[in-house]
Amino acid sequence: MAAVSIPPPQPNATKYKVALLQLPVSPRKEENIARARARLDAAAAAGATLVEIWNCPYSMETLPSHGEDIDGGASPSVSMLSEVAARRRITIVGGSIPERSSGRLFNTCCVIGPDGQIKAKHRKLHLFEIDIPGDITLRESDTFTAGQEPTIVDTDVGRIGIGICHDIRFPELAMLYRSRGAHLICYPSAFNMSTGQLLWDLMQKSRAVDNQLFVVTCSPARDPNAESDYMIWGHSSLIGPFGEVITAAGHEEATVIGEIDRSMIQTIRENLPLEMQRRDDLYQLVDVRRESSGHETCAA
Ligand SMILES: NC(=O)CCC(=O)C(=O)O
Repeated sequence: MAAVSIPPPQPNATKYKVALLQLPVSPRKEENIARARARLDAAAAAGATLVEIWNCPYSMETLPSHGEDIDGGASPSVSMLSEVAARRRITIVGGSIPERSSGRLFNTCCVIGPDGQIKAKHRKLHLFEIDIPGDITLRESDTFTAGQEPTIVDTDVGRIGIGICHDIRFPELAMLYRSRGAHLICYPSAFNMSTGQLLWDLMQKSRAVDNQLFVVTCSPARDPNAESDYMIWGHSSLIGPFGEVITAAGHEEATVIGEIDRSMIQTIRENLPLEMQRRDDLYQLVDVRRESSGHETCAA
């Protein structure tokens, strides 16, 4: 049976500002946390009610030593995010950080509500494996364990789906979030120079256009002097439901702020009623977890 769309809750405001913090990251965690706190404060002061960040260097060599025990309350990164979210009364998509849990390491994004509480925790579902001889070879599964659940969360600004980086390549996940009523999918990401130039823009727009919703991506800033051979692509962006770029960063440090007008989704879906044109008699999306739980699954 195909997944039936779940109508989302309707928050009071149709429009809100989202800030993307494309931050430099160094191996010194305290420095990253202090910088992120300052930039989060500035974004909130500029009126953003949803802020997405990246706060950790992406390197298989150093990620394990940055691991934090989120469930055990030993996470300086999440403590800082909670403190700022509560003080500023904003929602923060705070990803991603290496999470230590039961002797394993996950690539995890926490969504923090304006009360400072963790509303959802997404563990990257699709681990990045790539081998292009002479260019890039990387096996995330040597370091990380994959998550097991899609993550959809009701926040003050509406229902949001979460993916991390390589998760963006899997259209089924985005379709599933749309069918569960998300108006926005957030992908904290660290794309690289090898795949970023050709595909980064294309994939964000594809996920937005296929599902007629907003897509936000947030990357670290590129460090041209980094010793790691994984060079960050950057270009954090906010894409609208018609594939339009609402705002986008370059590759350097930046805070970019754009407006999400949720009413645009309805307009686009009325203008171009893809949902009604879908050929359920020929193909269908199966939301495995939702069907086996027998009810709506939303992490709010
Ligand atoms: N760290 C990642 O998941 C990178 C994904 C990526 O670059 C891709 O091409 O996919």
